[in-house]
Amino acid sequence: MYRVLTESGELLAEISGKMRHLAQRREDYPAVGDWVVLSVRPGEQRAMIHAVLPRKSKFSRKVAGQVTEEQIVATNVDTVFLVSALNQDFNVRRIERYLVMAWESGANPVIILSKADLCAEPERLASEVADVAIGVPIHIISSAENRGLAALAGYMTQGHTVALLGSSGVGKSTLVNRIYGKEILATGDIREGDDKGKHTTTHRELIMLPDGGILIDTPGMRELQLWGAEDGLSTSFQDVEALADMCFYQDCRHGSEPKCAVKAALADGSLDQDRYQSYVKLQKELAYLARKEDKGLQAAEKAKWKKIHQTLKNQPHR
Ligand SMILES: Nc1nc2c(ncn2[C@@H]2O[C@H](COP(=O)(O)OP(=O)(O)OP(=O)(O)O)[C@@H](O)[C@H]2O)c(=O)[nH]1
Ligand SMILES: [Zn+2]
Repeated sequence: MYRVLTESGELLAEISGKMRHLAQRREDYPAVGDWVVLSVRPGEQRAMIHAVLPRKSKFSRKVAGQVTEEQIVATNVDTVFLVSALNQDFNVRRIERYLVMAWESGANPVIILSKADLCAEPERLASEVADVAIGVPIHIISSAENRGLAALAGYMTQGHTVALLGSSGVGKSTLVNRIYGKEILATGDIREGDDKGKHTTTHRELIMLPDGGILIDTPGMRELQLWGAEDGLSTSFQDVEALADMCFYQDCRHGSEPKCAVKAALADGSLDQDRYQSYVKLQKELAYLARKEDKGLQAAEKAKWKKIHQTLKNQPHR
């Protein structure tokens, strides 16, 4: 069942049989943020979903575990708030990973550094982030001390959708409550004292703000695995790719080739070693995923043709 927001209020909806039959992949099903075509059964508060309208943006990741499959986290997002806490979990490499997926999604990334009250030098960490987040706005906030929140209002205007993404416990739900001005989401401290099942029933991911903006709170992730994000990688690491373009050999692997611009930049310190390693690692991860997905597609294609051959074989000869 899907919870849908309609002009006549909130309804529970299910997928039509035809849509289910035609759906092939996870992305054919509705996700948080989608606009859907539905028919309402009057008086019942129930509806049937017939189609998902084309998405203008889509934030995905690979599903957790061994399966090579896409998981859609949110759709039709204008701005993604990539939330990281300024505590001992702070990690620039993780922010880089989130940025790759944010650029790939089609939404504009904004970096939110939360829990500034727990950090002695938030500006220094913010400048570390600025080095890897070229052209991305960065905001230092503290929900506890009401710091930096006013500056976020500009993103949540009428007709705009903001999605919050980040690891579990960075303060996403707390921030939503501050922005909304009321405790509409359960946060970490409440959940701990609560009985487990309770927060799931009251959990809401899409929130209509009084001023007409939309906020999407996503469940905290343990890890963000990449999913088909070659373009996102290029945008995020435009500094590295611009250097690679200047190598003498077009297919330079930045190993033992002469006149390698990447190696030169690493040597003179203009390209940070860790940032380059991070780029190589994410690139490898994407290549591995692409190979695996390709095998999956090949297997599906083989199975399909086997079925067709079998059907033909079983037909009586003329
Ligand atoms: N010190 C401090 N703690 C905060 C701040 N914002 C949130 N917290 C605390 O951090 C904990 C986690 O906050 P949540 O808002 O539940 O975090 P979340 O990102 O929504 O977590 P998930 O729902 O698991 O993804 C709670 O105990 C909050 O009270 C802040 O600005 N400063
Ligand atoms: Zn090179």
